[in-house]
Amino acid sequence: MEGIEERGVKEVDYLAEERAGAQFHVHSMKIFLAGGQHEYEVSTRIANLVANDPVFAKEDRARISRKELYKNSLKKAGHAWKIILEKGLTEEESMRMRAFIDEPNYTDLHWGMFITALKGQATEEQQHKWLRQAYKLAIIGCYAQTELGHGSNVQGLETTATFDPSTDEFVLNSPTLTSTKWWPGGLGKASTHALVYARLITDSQDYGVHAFIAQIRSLDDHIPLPNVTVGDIGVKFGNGGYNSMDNGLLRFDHVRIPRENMLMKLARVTEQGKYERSNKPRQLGYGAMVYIRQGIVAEASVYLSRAVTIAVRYSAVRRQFGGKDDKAEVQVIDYRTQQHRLFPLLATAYAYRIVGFWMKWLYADVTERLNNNDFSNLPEVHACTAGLKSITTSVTADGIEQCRKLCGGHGYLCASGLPELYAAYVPACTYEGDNTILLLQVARFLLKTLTQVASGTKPVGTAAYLGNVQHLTSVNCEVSQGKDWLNPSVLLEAFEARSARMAVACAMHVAEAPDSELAFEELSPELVEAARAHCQLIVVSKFIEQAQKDLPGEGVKQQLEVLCNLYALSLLTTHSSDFLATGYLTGTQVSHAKDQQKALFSCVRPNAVALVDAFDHTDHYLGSALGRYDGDVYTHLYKGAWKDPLNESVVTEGYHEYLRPVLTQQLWGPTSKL
Ligand SMILES: CCCCCCCCCC/C=C\CCCCC/C=C/C(=O)SCCNC(=O)CCNC(=O)[C@H](O)C(C)(C)COP(=O)(O)OP(=O)(O)OC[C@H]1O[C@@H](n2cnc3c(N)ncnc32)[C@H](O)[C@@H]1OP(=O)(O)O
Ligand SMILES: Cc1cc2nc3c(=O)[nH]c(=O)nc-3n(C[C@H](O)[C@H](O)[C@H](O)COP(=O)(O)OP(=O)(O)OC[C@H]3O[C@@H](n4cnc5c(N)ncnc54)[C@H](O)[C@@H]3O)c2cc1C
Repeated sequence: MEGIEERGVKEVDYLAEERAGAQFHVHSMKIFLAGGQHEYEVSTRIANLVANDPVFAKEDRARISRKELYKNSLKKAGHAWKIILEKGLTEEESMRMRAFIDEPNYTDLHWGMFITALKGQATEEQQHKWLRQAYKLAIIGCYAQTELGHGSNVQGLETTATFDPSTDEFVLNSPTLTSTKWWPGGLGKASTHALVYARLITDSQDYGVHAFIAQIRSLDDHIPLPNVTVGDIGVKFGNGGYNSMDNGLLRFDHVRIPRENMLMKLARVTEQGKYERSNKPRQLGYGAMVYIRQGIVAEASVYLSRAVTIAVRYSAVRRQFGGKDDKAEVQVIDYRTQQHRLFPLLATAYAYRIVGFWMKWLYADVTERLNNNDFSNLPEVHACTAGLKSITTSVTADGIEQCRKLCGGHGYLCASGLPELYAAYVPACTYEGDNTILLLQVARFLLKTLTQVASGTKPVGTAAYLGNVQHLTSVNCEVSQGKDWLNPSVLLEAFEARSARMAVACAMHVAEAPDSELAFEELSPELVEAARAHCQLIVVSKFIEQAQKDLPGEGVKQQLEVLCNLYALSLLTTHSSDFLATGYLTGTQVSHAKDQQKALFSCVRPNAVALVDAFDHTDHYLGSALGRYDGDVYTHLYKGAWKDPLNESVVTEGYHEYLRPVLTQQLWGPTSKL
């Protein structure tokens, strides 16, 4: 329904036939996926701005050295800041620009965590002092929490901040090798300041981990301050990827900072060294992590949809087998196995877009509540952000790798864009909380909620279904044919029943054990699965909610319904053992789900290319010869190969030293260099 001319490309469109077959209004879907007309316009404008600026080119990223990559990332960050100031970009526009530049750098941590933590944990006076500087980038901050010895166990951190009343200062110290700060992004080379999480000691008493601001580099010449040891931790996984970030190490040797550098909104130390807590929950000290986790959830769909766009377009262009009697060979997208691996990921990218919108709403809602001193839904928000961060990043990382395999051999080339995408994305399964640790947090929340339900408290929000636990643990599924699975309330009840039953089984086990902590540990694999089931239910329920709403644009609602059903049924068939083991479904009902899932593949097939077009990724952003909008894959793979530095000379460097002696059988002769 949409002409390629709109993209300014007239010469060739190998995917034109695919696009012509779409059964919905692609432009309306684009607006829906962008989050609205305004968001769509901002995204389009900023995507083009980035794509047309040579400083933001990214073709060579997988080929250049780490040093060059890092220096380039500094150049890009500086250039982006210049544009933000010169054009007076809004926060929304700046965030879009960050996304389209598509290269992690120190500003992510500065804006995402340093400033967020200051806003959440600094007093007004402290905010006045530090935020003014930080907003101008007159200081660059990082978030220095993780240490060489501890990351997940935040309460186990070893760096100390000991108060000295004689000088009204804290003394920051790294007492052991394992207390070395290790991993903070932006710390290695860029930051001038660090938000340091350290054990607060005053009057010989340890009050646990608190946040302190420490200047680590000179504002004149960027040289580390005395008694501060700081540097980069080294090359990370993959070419390009997260290597544009200077994840750093940091040690303090009795470094003194003013008492006022402790962030004092949640707790303070007086001049006399007295420790005083505010009446706010100490967990607010974890607020920056909650903020980034929700941001990561909102971003998951972007990454997954990029991989899926590449794999769908390429699968429509690529042909293998068949082709007898003058017929073209079969497009690989028409193979059922390809559809079975690819279309659920397409549906997942849509599901995560919808849950990402909801997550933003949830975060805005909790922020407003916290501002009004209402802390009641903090545990639920923590469980949602932690759990959804965990499942969306794991599925997205695995999904990118699956898309690479779906592109066969060419997917393994950096020219496909997929290896780099995977390398850049996969640390999301670890940073901001290891995904298993985060699911265990959700499991604790579920057990607590069930205990509260047993004592008559009504659960709210995403846990509300647990208030219906008696029904959900006794009801039988009524599906008797494939089509029954298309009923949203049937799907919803299946996911609620599965999640409630898994949580209840764990809760009973733990409650009956003499030592509940030991039982929790023994049962942790099952608890992780129960938590996953709960999080999948959240996504399914948000997708169903959205698919039931009326939306502008011919066929848009119908496509969302198809994708919603496909998403839910793909989860159900993949995790059928849960549904069967909890006794909610029979084997026959699972078979019906599989049949229905297959029927849905046929509904997706004619729309697949248009459904990925609707994500509206520019060719610059995709950075993929396989995922190009025009489908001109082979020309660009071929041209790209000739740009490789190895092809700069016809006869390779090293020929005379190392190849010729082999070929001329002179390996052991007097002139051999080997
Ligand atoms: C040009 C413009 C640019 C603009 C840029 C903007 C960028 C924005 C978007 C950026 C997006 C992506 C960028 C990604 C960058 C990522 C960089 C990575 C950073 C990091 O990794 S920072 C370090 C993260 N570390 C962790 O996540 C550690 C994980 N561990 C923990 O969170 C905890 O310690 C724990 C959850 C494992 C808890 O362990 P425990 O020992 O039990 O802890 P306690 O402290 O005792 O707490 C227990 C009770 O507290 C509750 N709890 C725990 N966490 C939270 C929370 N976050 N919120 C609320 N409540 C919480 C827990 O439930 C317990 O409650 P209970 O006592 O049971 O009631
Ligand atoms: C690219 C990247 C960027 C980062 N940026 C920052 C940053 O800016 N600032 C910062 O402070 N940190 C940062 N980090 C650190 C990150 O937050 C931690 O690595 C993360 O929280 C995981 O902690 P860990 O490394 O201690 O893992 P560990 O906890 O040591 O995990 C190792 C394994 O043990 C398992 N495990 C651990 N405890 C338990 C348990 N109780 N029960 C069951 N299994 C368990 C985990 O599941 C995992 O499989 C970054 C990390 C990466 C990779």
